[in-house]
Amino acid sequence: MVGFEFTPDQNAAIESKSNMVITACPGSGKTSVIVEKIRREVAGLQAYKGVIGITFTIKASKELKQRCKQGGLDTKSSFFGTIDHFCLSELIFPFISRLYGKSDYTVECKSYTELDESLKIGLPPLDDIGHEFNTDDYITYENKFKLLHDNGVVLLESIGVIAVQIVTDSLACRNYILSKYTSLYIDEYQDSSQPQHELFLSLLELGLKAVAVGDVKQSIYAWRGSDPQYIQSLITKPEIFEHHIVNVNHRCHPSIVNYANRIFDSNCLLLPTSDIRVYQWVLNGTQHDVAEYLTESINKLLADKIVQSLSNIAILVRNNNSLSLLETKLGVPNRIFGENPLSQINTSKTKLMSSLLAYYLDHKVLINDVVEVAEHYSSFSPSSLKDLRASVKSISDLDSSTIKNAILELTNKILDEKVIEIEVNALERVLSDKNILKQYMPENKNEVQIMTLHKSKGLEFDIVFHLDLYDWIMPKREFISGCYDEVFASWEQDLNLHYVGITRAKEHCILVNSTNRFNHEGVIKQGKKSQFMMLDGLTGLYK
Ligand SMILES: Nc1ncnc2c1ncn2[C@@H]1O[C@H](COP(=O)(O)OP(=O)(O)OP(=O)(O)O)[C@@H](O)[C@H]1O
Repeated sequence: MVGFEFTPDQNAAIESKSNMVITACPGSGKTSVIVEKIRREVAGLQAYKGVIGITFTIKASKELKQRCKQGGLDTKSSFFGTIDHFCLSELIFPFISRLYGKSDYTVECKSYTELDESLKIGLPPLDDIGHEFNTDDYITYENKFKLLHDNGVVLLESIGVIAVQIVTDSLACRNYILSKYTSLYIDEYQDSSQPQHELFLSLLELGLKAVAVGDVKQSIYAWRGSDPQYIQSLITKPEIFEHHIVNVNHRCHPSIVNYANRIFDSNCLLLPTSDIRVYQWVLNGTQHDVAEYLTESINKLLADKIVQSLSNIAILVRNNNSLSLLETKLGVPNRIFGENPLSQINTSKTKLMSSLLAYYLDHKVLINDVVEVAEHYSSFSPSSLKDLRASVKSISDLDSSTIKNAILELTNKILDEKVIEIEVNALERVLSDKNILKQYMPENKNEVQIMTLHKSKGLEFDIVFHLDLYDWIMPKREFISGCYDEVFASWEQDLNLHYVGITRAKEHCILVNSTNRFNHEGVIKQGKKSQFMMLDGLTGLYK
């Protein structure tokens, strides 16, 4: 079925029926392993049973679901989705009333930024980084969560802690989960937050088989409450979790694997290869000159047939500022996956608007994808679901001049709440910017893909240009007045991000620095080489 032979390590992880933690390097086929495990498991289940498959993004969950269903396999009552989606649709919406009683309103999920100011009173400033809830906070905020529920709101930032509480307190919930699911699979466990980790342990205690998959070296979201210590803590409990290591990288050329491994360990063993496909470029000039140089190089790569299409090339950058520097000077067709005004506002309404727009512009996006987003924020009866599908379908043939109003009306109707001015403005800005609109359209083979390193996680390209390898930028350095020592803000997380970037490349990886750089205020500074380009153990591993 898979078209290749599983390695002995992969087979061991697939065949064992124990609880386990699988640590897997990039491109090691961890998705293939999870898929095979799930397929074998669901084949033996009755129709009303299934497994829980949790992924980090909606895109990853679609891929997991599709791969599990390949060849017409019935995945029965399995759930595939993000952790928030699981908590809301399987735990919170059905069982929150067991904790807080019935609400007079239809309960919806809203982020802190969406709350009326009066409802924010008594909550920490959750829009600031560093104020994530953990399960110990539940007691302190229980009355507040109940008050919000009385007003028809489940706070997005509290989903994890409330979900854990529901599993602890509600026998009905526990019975439901046990009767429906046999196992829990969580991918990208290194990016788990504390409540997600606690939920994993609670469901294990309840009697589900638990499988966690991740890679400590790909932990890149510590700044928003994720922590690799949780996957580490599973590894240190061999009596509960078998530890399987899947570490053959099937994606990257051996010279790329060697370079990537050496950034963490200057003495690690190298794969045999004399063909070096990692390059360190120090170019003259600023990021604008880099963009012009890349234009020439990319045209040459195409002309020399080193790459078949532009979409197999990625340019990865550290931050959004670099995206705009490239945008002005890059002379090849491209698609920039930058911030977009709708995701910046990040409310239930803007998320629904985004998914409606994606449905309108990309024929691969299904009505069900929009419905899944709507179900994140509201629960629907079977008859209202039918209406919802029909309403979504109705926008597919609309003329572009009427799409804005159609999306606004539909969003109001589905979430039963008026779209406010900043949300309307965000939609208008997206619709009027052809570069942002491209983010919603199907892949175009004739466009180089440009994105931040964070957004590249889980993707792969034949050729990767990894930019922004400057001192001060990557790794980020703290400016401390009067101090001349190098003080790094988050060396480990930045190194992990560098690793994620390098390991996106299948064939060639080009690491780029330039002699000057614009800083965030547009002032030209000297562009010293990143400390990451000068790590011990790299000599001879790049050209
Ligand atoms: N044993 C194997 N032999 C050859 N190719 C394999 C093997 N296992 C997986 N692959 C291939 O390696 C590639 C990566 O597999 P997969 O997408 O499952 O990896 P992953 O570990 O989930 O990647 P990521 O780095 O995105 O997390 C796929 O093209 C897959 O077909």
